[in-house]
Amino acid sequence: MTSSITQITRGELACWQVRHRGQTLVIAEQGGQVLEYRQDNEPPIIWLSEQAAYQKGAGVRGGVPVCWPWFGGLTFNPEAVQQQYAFSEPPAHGLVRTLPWVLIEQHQSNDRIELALQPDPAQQPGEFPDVQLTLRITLDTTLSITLQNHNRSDNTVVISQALHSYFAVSDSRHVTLQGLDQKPYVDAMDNWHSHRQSGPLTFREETDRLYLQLDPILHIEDPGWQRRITLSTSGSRSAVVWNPWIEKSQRLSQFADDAWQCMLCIETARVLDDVLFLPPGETHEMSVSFVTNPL
Ligand SMILES: O=P(O)(O)OC[C@H]1O[C@@H](O)[C@H](O)[C@@H](O)[C@@H]1O
Repeated sequence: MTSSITQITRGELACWQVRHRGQTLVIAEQGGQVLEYRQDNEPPIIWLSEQAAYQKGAGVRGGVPVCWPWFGGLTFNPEAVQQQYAFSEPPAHGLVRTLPWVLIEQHQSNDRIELALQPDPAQQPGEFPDVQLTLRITLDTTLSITLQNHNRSDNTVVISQALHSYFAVSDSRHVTLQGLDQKPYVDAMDNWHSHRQSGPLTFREETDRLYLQLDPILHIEDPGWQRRITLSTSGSRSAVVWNPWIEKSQRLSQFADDAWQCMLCIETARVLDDVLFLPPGETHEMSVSFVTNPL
């Protein structure tokens, strides 16, 4: 049997563990959060904190949290996103990462495993937009994740979102991120000022940037592990790139002081002027897949 889907628990969290053709994927019911993704005989592709806490009601540090219907702090979003909500203290990264999600579809064949999950309709808070959100996860020769929005309301809904992917790297000080050259970005570390990237991105300090006008392909080149991870996206022209570096690491929950060396986030997104304006009745899909090759 090359494929299996089993139910496991991590701490307080129910999860699905999927095995398929030498790949292992773990998805938590909470948040529909991919926690782990690895291919046999390779270092993990997705990073999961060694201090991860698997608690109901708290996000897990690592994996691929789903940020929706807004990314980051609500007040840093375009006015069109903000004005839809009346929270006094809106949660960071939206409303779904600590909700229970339910499995609505499951297909298994020799070639692939496909799962589809939705936030449990019985648990959605009052401020939840009238949008059907579906996370589609496909494991064939690699992992693809699709976030699908279907607007069931009579109004255009404006959404910012991200598949907040934490990648495992040998050493963040030595990896380069290719595909950003000449792309504009907004730098959260520089008071949200706009800049333009020159050449590949290397990590030398705390990095928290929102890149815009992106092409569909980005590469993480990792000389320590002699590995290139290629991210192929569709339905997104923006990405958030984040590494907390030394000081912020000490303040982060579920994060070892030196964990900034082993990870970086590249978050396939719809942020800033790339936010999604979804008219009534329409459906939109944002996807990312991860392929590794030797360097
Ligand atoms: O600690 P959280 O809420 O999971 O957020 C982690 C990080 O998520 C990133 O997407 C943001 O750009 C960072 O500013 C933030 O610190």
